[in-house]
Amino acid sequence: MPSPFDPIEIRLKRLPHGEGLPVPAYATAHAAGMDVVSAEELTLQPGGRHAVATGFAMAIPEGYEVQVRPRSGLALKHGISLPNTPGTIDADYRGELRIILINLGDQPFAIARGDRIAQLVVAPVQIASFREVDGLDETARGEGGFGSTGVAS
Ligand SMILES: O=c1ccn([C@H]2C[C@H](O)[C@@H](COP(=O)(O)OP(=O)(O)OP(=O)(O)O)O2)c(=O)[nH]1
Repeated sequence: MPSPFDPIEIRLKRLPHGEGLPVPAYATAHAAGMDVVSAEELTLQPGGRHAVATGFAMAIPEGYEVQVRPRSGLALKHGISLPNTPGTIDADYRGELRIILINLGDQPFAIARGDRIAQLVVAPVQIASFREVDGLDETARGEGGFGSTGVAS
């Protein structure tokens, strides 16, 4: 089992409109997410969404995925989120990474080229397959769900 302290290498290909932008990187020693910046300038109107260019493509090693997540500061202060969070970047995807942003706030939100708009979390992927069966083993929960244990403690 590889240790999380042995970083894996992800090859990154800079696209012409991404020239000069920083490579995603951890902001602090034990950060889980690497901040990623916008390669374009735009204004998101309230309720608006846009697949924001990052100016690079990458080759994630087999057995891993990259998850795209919102930044809490932008979410809290401006209502900027990702409608598909966590976005899934597949190991075999070679197109440009795009960050789908949505403005859930009530004010237009301006993004400059180079602004940090989201964070990337690298995670191992467990492959599985489904097998159809006639019955399932019994559990204490059974078919209970969706609040079956109550909503208050
Ligand atoms: O926020 C995102 C989500 C996805 N992608 C890219 C990488 C991913 O590998 C690919 C496909 O994503 P997903 O499987 O979520 O999209 P889909 O709507 O199921 O499309 P597809 O049929 O192309 O798989 O799009 C992004 O750049 N940003």
